Amino acid sequence: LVSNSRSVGIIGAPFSKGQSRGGVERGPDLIRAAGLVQRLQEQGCAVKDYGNLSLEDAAAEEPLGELKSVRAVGSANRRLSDAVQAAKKDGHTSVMLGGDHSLAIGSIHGHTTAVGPLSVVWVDAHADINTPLTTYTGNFHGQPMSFLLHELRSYIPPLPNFSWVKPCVSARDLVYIGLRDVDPAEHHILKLLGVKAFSMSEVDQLGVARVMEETCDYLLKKPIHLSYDIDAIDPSVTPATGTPVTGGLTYREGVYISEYLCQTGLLSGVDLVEVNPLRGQTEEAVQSTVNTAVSVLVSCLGRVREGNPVPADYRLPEP
Ligand SMILES: N[C@@H](CSCCS(N)(=O)=O)C(=O)O
Ligand SMILES: [Mn+2]
Ligand SMILES: [Mn+2]
Ligand SMILES: [Mn+2]
Repeated sequence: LVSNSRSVGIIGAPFSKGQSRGGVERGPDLIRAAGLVQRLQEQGCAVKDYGNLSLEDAAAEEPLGELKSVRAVGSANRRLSDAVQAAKKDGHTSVMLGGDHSLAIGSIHGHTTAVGPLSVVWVDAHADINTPLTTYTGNFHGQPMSFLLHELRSYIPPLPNFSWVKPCVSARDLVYIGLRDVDPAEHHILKLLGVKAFSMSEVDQLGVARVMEETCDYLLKKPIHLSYDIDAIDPSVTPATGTPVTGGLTYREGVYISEYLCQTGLLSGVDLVEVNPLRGQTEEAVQSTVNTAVSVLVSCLGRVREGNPVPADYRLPEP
């Protein structure tokens, strides 16, 4: 009987100051309450839940120019980086539950510190690659990738509580899937750096299976960090999120991406971010969003839709 040998470390990151809508800090506990740990254990994973980090104890702070909550974002991500590093050194596939997408700074930084250079697959309606000088909102959830890329190092000004951040991803090792709301400055950066991106046009043109084949043919054989923004999936399925954009991935496409990356055997860390219950109009809308987040995650860790073997002996007892 095949058993799932995956060991999973869950890190709750209840943090919302990378953007301006309260509620996204409730994501970790909502995803747990929907049964993530139990589902992973049922499919044979060994699960260590590290609990929720304490990330929002800082006092309110004045914007730094346009930039909002700079010190809070820097401090939260430093703690997250340490936590992800520890979970990886414990031998787990890290699963970071957000919280907003600014948390990818700490998650990817800590993952890289623990295991070395990574491939990054960024599933999102947005590129999240504004720099502190190109952002028009001042929200750090639209900027994380700019702090992580070696090639953008000279575009990032020194910021309070950010001196610990060392760029750790090469543009060549990054692939986007699901883009459909990219700012002009972000588009310029993607072209300048030659970043591989499958927008929703390519998903429509090629189909998700071909997108995943081309993604994995393109990526070199490094451990993969999957940073999954729930807003990549269509708002008809996952409306409870801060920046919904019509024309997203179907539920099936969203799950297929996880299944495909899981079967590469290279998936080493996952972020699931931007679930915000206060953005759902109804309880059903919130539950649809949260349940989809759970489905995406369990598919990253071995669940397949054809059915999963459970180590058990169904033979009749000896007469
Ligand atoms: N590009 C916009 C929106 S970014 C949306 C962030 S997320 N993490 O994808 O929801 C900005 O920079 O604020
Ligand atoms: Mn452990
Ligand atoms: Mn997004
Ligand atoms: Mn995002």
